[in-house]
Amino acid sequence: MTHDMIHVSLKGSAGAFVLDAAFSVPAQGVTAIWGPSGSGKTTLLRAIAGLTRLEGHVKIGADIWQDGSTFVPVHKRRVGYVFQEASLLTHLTVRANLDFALKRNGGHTVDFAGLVARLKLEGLLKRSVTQLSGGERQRVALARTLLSAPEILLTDEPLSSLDSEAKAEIVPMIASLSRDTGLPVLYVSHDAYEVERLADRTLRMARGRIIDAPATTFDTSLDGLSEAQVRALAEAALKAGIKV
Ligand SMILES: Nc1ncnc2c1ncn2[C@@H]1O[C@H](COP(=O)(O)OP(=O)(O)OP(=O)(O)O)[C@@H](O)[C@H]1O
Repeated sequence: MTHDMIHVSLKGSAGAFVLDAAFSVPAQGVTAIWGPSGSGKTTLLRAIAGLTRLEGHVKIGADIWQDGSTFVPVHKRRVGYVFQEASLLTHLTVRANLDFALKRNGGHTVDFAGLVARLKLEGLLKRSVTQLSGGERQRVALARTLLSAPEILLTDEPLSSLDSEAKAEIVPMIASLSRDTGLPVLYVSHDAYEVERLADRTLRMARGRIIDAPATTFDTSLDGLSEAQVRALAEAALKAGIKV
């Protein structure tokens, strides 16, 4: 399975914004998608999940989610999605939130106890989700998503509303989760701290494009930017490094 790849090439517009993003990365480890506000990170992630329909292709290992003739609807993609704010079922306990996800995972076998231990949720199972801190809520959201047995985890700034203590606790959990279980993670962030600690490789986005994917040339990906902007981006990309 180590040769499996994620191939994405998506094009389209949302209002005046044009996304034209292509990349290929190994279907393992954490791939950070890093770029300034408004560069199109959320638009790209939503299109990969099938929440938004753009032209192009999305292949996750052997599975084709989208190509010229296929568009697998979002509910049929085995995708886990974690947003900035966890949308938990607030009238239920942590345990009930997790059970809810487990019962609807299509019969896939998942290690419930292992996941609860990994995300340090043992002491929280009986709590109402209204009594959780922001960090605890995100840990429950991660567990709930993982109980759906996804093939890939997409996270959109999942830690951005948390304080540095909560971040420092969750970052290693996500890194080890991906490493130990083989689950590939696409991790959208604009936070250098998180990207540096988490990412096995980094894709930088600017103006709707991936600017340092291995197969992308600077000539075609940076039109519309000034020379100074191109230089600044190239320098930042070098500093970010690609630890494949
Ligand atoms: N449905 C839409 N209609 C019009 N414009 C949109 C729509 N969705 C997104 N945009 C615009 O597309 C651009 C990219 O937005 P997107 O949320 O993908 O960026 P981002 O990199 O995730 O930013 P942030 O880090 O601030 O979340 C923005 O300029 C946004 O205003």
